[in-house]
Amino acid sequence: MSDTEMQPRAEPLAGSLATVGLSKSFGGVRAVDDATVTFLPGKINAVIGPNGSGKTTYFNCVTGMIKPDSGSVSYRGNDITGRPPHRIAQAGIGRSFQLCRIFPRMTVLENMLVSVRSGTVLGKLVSARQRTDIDRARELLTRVGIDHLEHAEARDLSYGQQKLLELAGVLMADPETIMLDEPAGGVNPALIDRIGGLVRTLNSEGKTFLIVEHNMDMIMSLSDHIVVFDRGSPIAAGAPEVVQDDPRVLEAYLGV
Ligand SMILES: Nc1ncnc2c1ncn2[C@@H]1O[C@H](COP(=O)(O)OP(=O)(O)OP(=O)(O)O)[C@@H](O)[C@H]1O
Repeated sequence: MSDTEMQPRAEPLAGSLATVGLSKSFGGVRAVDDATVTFLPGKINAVIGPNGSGKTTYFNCVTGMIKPDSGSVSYRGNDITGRPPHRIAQAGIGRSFQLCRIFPRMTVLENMLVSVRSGTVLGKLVSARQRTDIDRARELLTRVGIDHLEHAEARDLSYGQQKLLELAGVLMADPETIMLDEPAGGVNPALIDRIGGLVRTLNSEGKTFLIVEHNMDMIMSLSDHIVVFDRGSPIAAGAPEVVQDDPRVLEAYLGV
């Protein structure tokens, strides 16, 4: 991508998720530093960068897990800066976590049902036992390929299967934008392929993706648009073939 494309856009693309000047420090560490980024709606967007470059903190600021110190987040033309996570979810943005967030002693199906309700876990379980939710949960478990495990406790699943469960849980709310934090991390190659295939299919059905990932094979083959972070700031963005030849990106990764 050219330097001009890195300039703040006066008006983010219609329907896109965008941040302007987003910053977040922890003590003296500027984890996210003046991040102005526009993601492409309807596309598979990736956020990459060396360890500690601020990708997860950026995700957390966008999804309301952390309040940014300054800057703004907008989605479909609305300012969603600092909204709590459930409001961000209501706006149509779903997310998964670097370390899976599931309830290990609940069954796979119960995990699916609690993912669609707010309130206490018990309240969620009681209110979620509706036929429509159960049908939808089973349909999504089939879709991600773990329907045969619906009665297993989540803790008995492999890590890759837990990631698939988490993704299926995110899909319960039918978000139009899905943010995945390291979907391939710690997952075996066969399940990485399955996750990649699911992302592709869901994208072809209209879902927008933002994916933080270290697996370069996956990112380069899957993404339409890549944003590269270094020391909290976006340093390059563009199509995979453009980004991978960008000297700033090589420098960030290799420290040359
Ligand atoms: N809660 C926190 N308290 C203090 N420092 C933090 C906190 N969260 C993140 N940091 C620091 O902020 C910087 C960015 O971390 P972050 O986890 O966002 O990077 P990352 O790019 O997601 O890293 P990785 O690829 O290793 O997951 C790091 O220096 C990290 O140590």
